[in-house]
Amino acid sequence: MPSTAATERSPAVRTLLRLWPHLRPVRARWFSAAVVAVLASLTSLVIPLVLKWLVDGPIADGDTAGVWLGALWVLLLGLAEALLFGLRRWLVARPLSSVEADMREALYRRLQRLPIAFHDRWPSGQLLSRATTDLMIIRMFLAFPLTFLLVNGVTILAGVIVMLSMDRSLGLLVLIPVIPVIVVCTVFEKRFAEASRTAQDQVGDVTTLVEESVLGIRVIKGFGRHRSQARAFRELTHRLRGTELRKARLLGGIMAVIVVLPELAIGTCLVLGTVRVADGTLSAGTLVAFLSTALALHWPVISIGFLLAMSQEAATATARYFEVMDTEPESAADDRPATAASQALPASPASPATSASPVSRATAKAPTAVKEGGLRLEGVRFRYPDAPADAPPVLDGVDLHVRPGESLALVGTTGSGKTTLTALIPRLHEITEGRITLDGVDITAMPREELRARVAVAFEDPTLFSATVGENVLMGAADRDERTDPEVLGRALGVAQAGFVHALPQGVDTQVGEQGLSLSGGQRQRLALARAVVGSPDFLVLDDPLSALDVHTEAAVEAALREVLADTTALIVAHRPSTVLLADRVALLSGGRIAAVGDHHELLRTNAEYAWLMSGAPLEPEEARR
Ligand SMILES: Nc1ncnc2c1ncn2[C@@H]1O[C@H](COP(=O)(O)OP(=O)(O)OP(=O)(O)O)[C@@H](O)[C@H]1O
Repeated sequence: MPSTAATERSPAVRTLLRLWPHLRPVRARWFSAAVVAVLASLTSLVIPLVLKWLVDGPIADGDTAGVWLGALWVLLLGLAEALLFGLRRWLVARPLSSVEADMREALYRRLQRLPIAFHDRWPSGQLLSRATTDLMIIRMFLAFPLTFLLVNGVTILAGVIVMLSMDRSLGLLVLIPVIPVIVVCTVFEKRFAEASRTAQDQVGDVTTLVEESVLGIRVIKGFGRHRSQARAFRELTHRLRGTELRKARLLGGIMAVIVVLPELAIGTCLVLGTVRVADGTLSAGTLVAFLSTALALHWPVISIGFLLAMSQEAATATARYFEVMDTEPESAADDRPATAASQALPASPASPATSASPVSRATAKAPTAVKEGGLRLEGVRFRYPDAPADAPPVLDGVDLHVRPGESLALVGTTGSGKTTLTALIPRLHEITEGRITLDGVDITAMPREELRARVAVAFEDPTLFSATVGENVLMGAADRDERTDPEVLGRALGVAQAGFVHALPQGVDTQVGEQGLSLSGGQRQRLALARAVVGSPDFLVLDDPLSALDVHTEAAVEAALREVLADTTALIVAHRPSTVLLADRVALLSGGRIAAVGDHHELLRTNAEYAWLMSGAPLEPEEARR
């Protein structure tokens, strides 16, 4: 995750203004609700005026009917205030929950479109906390502080005018705490912003740890690490608790100032007012009304503390939300224009005839301007964006041609960059230099959607989703009709030798993945393979797809795959000779380049590193390369 300390802090108001486009669709309702809330709040200010009339009029005159009338007015005004506040809540509840839902949906859509490099950098818990806690904080801000900072502001202003009009000197006295309160609020805003950012980032860290512990529960239990995990969790939660306590202390400090200073001013007014009533320079009704107005302003004033705190938290949540939303998605600006050469090349259909050539005398260097189709990598260099500056690129000038309909195995030592190379073809990462073409067309010149419909991938780690077996496999189908076709599903399961699914409790309708039945590593791999082949893709990229299978199942899968691969151009990462034999040719990746390409048996004879890799002979790769 990018350092939060480095994140520039912009003023809370400017940050919160970024919510406006999301609030715009519900602005009519929100403004109506705000007006209703202002009316409700002003209604409460009328009650002291009725009290003044009551005390100076019917009570002073002993008019019982008048007292009853006054009491009735107070009751009706109280009722009106309650009803108006109820109406406000009704007006905003539904629209604001839709604002939250829309923002969450937009965040999810953005996460789907962000490049893998982004997801490599950001811990999932930080993203999860933005999609949950932060959005909830934003909704609460739109519902309460945003409305009530306005409502309370208007109410305080109206109340002060009423009090000044009742008695100027008492009114000015009650205003004295305003200046120290403003100073304290300014200091508070700055300090609380820092604490709030720290707390929300720490919530993200806690979420990440919980998520990792749940996903890695087998490793934790297997290595007996539950105590150290619990310790790590306790440390994180203690740190979060410390930050929350700091927030509470800051809030406590501002509340003390906001509560005590106005109370002192009101107390002083009470003493001075009583003396003046005794002197006869102030009517009892005016004093009662003045003090009732001051008390009616009590809540609007003291609520400013936590409304500011909530607003600050919302500003932090908004900044965190837009850190993700402001990241450039992969499909927009980064589609590089195709080079003139690649645009000039005609897209030639995959030709099974050419692919059938069993042994290829390929060289490590492919010519750069060949018009045949298939998959071609030319001078491909790649360095991970977050790799240390002095680290050599993972791929450093890869030239490789997989002919149309051919299957080519890619071998290399662990960490040589095989998985990295496979990820470049569907553009999960962007190459640093060089180019990759499919049937002569630069992959950066075609829309990603089209590219990914043409290239199917089965990764080393066969992730399954919380869905049925059928849904997991059919998500690989490019065609909408195919996604519901049981025949297509049956064929793919057949190729991947995944007949075991029929023995599951509900067959292909059995729920698997996180929320469903747990499958073995080999079963998962076969479903991932079925997902890759289900759409009969033009290009198939398989990252060691059979590593978890026993030799008999592997042989059966290979036999079925041979039929599929006859029409498909395939790049297959392989570690075992049995997987290599599935391919027409094999390429050796070494030192960031393709060191040799050829037939398995031929390379066994002619390339010492390849022989070492395949046989496990006691020869070090460095030595072999020499
Ligand atoms: N997201 C990443 N950020 C930075 N470096 C990475 C990242 N992923 C992989 N690497 C580095 O790139 C190099 C190549 O990794 P890669 O996974 O492509 O190797 P591999 O040949 O597939 O290995 P294996 O056979 O073990 O699967 C390794 O040194 C690895 O540490």
